[in-house]
Amino acid sequence: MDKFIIRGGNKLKGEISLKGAKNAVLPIVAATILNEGESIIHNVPNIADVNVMIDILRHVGCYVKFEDGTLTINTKYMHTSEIPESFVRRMRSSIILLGSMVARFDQTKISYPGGCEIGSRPIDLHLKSLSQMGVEIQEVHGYIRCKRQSINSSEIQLDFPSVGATENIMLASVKSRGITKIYNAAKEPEIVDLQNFLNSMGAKVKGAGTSYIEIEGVERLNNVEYTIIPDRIAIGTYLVAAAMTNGEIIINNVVPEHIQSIVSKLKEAGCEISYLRNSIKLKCLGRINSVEHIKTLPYPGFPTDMQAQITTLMTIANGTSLIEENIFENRFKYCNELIRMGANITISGKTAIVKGVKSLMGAKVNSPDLRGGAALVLAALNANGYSEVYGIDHIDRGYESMEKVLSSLGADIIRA
Ligand SMILES: CC(=O)N[C@H]1[C@@H](OP(=O)(O)OP(=O)(O)OC[C@H]2O[C@@H](n3ccc(=O)[nH]c3=O)[C@H](O)[C@@H]2O)O[C@H](CO)[C@@H](O)[C@@H]1O
Ligand SMILES: C=C(OP(=O)(O)O)C(=O)O
Repeated sequence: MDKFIIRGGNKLKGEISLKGAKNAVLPIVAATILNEGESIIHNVPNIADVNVMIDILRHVGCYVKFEDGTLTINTKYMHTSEIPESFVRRMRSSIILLGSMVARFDQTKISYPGGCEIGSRPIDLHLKSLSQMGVEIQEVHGYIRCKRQSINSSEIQLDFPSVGATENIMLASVKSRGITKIYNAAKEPEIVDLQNFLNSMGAKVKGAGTSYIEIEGVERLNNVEYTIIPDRIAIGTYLVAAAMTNGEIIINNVVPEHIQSIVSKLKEAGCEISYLRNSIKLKCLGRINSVEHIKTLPYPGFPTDMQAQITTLMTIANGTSLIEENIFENRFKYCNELIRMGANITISGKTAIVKGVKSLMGAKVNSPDLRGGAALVLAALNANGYSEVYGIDHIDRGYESMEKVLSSLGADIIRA
């Protein structure tokens, strides 16, 4: 297994451009199943999760080419709607195929995803919603079998604005006969991107970005060419990387609105931030200030996917910060590794109490999950001496060549 070897202390400096959002591209690739034709998708990151999605599509008979950030997919000759367990084990979010498989074949069989490193992650809201849309669901031997009995209008009230459930309902309903209404829908930018992609294919979806989404079914969808939105979490991660080293960086191609909650906390921490057209510049001189209280919430609140990175920044702040995780129950595992690097963190229920120290120390640490792993790399950039970050397959799920991006900014990091 690969690891990163990092010598901390270099100030990050320079300009980077990143690829599109993992959490936008995954449901959009699932949506390509719907048009029974060709989709060309630009700005796609070359990350492990995208490659699992490609393997799944090839397994079910699709043509897929992935070159220079562009995915070309033809789903005309798909021959099965079954997704074996091995794929779902490699990527939990393959559950996002449920909706589009049902829309295309009126049935599907997908392995039950189960929990993962960050929590139990049930899919009850996905299944309840599909069942309200006339899909009969059986859970047998670790698999979920779905069979659509009717494709008429339906109204769904989500008990929680689940991102994945909102996407699965949108995907399942674009070709229904009638109107599907989603109340208390997730409002994340990736939901808006899915709506825009579906509408570019000829679907009739409106309301994404608000808590009410309406989908009017259409009979046919057309070929499509589309560009994925920037990855607000990858952008936030590299902004924190610069802040960890008192650096100065510019990141191109950002949507300021999408990163508002992240930027506001970085400003509270004392970072100077400015925008020039669609680029963001962060400069961080002197010691970081602590931020009294950060709590993760559904969008537009502070994203859970940035919790580990901002907590890591707070480990070197002047003062004490409280970070409250409200979305996933097991997202502080990386804190034990940070403590090995000299951080002063106490976990109390769903809150991390972080007392800032002057600097961290290099150590051998293990990535417990995707963002926790990224956080350990951020810590190592600040730390005195060498760190070895293991388990970087987690990091590769969501960051394209993290070591190359950081090296281009002056970090001392190698993959070994
Ligand atoms: C591929 C992708 O887009 N992943 C993102 C997506 O995950 P995902 O779509 O899995 O996240 P959800 O919004 O569904 O989950 C939020 C909360 O709802 C709970 N829940 C969800 C569904 C359900 O049927 N029952 C239930 O109880 C979850 O356990 C969790 O506590 O949104 C999360 C929240 O912004 C992000 O952290 C993930 O990066
Ligand atoms: C939790 C995440 O992703 P996933 O839902 O794919 O596990 C993430 O991107 O931080």
